Amino acid sequence: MAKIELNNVTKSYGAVDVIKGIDLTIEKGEFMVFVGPSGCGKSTLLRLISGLEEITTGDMMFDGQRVNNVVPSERGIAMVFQSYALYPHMKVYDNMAFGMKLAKSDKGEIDRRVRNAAKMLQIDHLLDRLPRQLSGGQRQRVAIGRAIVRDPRVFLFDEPLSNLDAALRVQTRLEIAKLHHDMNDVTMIYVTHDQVEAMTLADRIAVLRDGKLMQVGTPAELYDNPNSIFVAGFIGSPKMNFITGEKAQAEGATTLGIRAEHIDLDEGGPWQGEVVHAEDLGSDHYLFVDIGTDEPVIVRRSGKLNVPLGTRVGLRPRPQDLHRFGPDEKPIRR
Ligand SMILES: Nc1ncnc2c1ncn2[C@@H]1O[C@H](COP(=O)(O)OP(=O)(O)OP(=O)(O)O)[C@@H](O)[C@H]1O
Repeated sequence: MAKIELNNVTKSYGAVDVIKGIDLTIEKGEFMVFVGPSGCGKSTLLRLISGLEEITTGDMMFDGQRVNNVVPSERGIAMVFQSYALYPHMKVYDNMAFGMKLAKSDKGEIDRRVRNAAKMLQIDHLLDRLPRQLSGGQRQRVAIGRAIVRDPRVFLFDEPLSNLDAALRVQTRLEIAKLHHDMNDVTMIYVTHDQVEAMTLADRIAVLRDGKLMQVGTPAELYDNPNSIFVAGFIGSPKMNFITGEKAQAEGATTLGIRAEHIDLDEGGPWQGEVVHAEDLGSDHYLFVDIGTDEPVIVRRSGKLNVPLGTRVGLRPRPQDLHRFGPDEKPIRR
């Protein structure tokens, strides 16, 4: 476990500034998730924490010690990547033991840790197989197991589930959550562009945009109280509806935001429009209603909704769930 502090950290590649001054504290035992659009610097930030990349200016502290110039192998971190990077000619056991063997650890201790990790991840029956004899999900579990064996202070995950199919992603996500719980709450930092992973795994989420930190908070804080139009639109699926123009203008606001589940169908509602598209997700139903704004408003209902395309409907946004944003894209607090 380690507390990690970034003090005004920047990273430039030549003239290109990729990380533009980040202040962030990740508490001991915390599960922190970095999210943001492609190219915003999530992976770079993770690599700076790992030591695989050197920071350009600022300070990186692990448990109060400055680690700017400490090499990755001495930071007590373990990384798990999207590509599993297993040694193809080594059996699962040896893949998992490799780091400790290199460090010339005691054989009995290696064996104990490998078997322990394998048991934790339910891959103990696969220890004699080669990577090519495993499924994608099993390979990723071996990669995670290899990280556990090293007994790191900090786990770093870079989109570890993106090569897995939907069902395996869900299962492996649960395993990672369980792992965080079982490992006496070791500090974990996790990069993803997947909403659901971020919302379900994180103690706190850090939203990045163009090398800057936009907001840090619990999933519920970001969902309920986004501090900008950007965060409001980035967290949550389907995306928050944004309405500009005449309909939005009240109390100094220029944009109204309302989530799809916070709009009721109501004949007498203030927004009138036509259903132009519908999506049936089984458990949920989305109606896309053209109310004369730039994009159709999405309304979400659980269960089935039989509203044919072309139907005229009235919509009533729930007043307590409306987000009002000013011209600076920041919320107007009431
Ligand atoms: N070695 C490098 N030299 C120059 N630019 C780089 C280098 N590595 C990354 N970048 C740039 O830094 C920016 C951030 O890259 P990074 O991989 O951290 O983004 P990301 O948020 O992880 O994106 P994605 O979700 O697409 O993986 C990008 O614009 C990228 O082109």
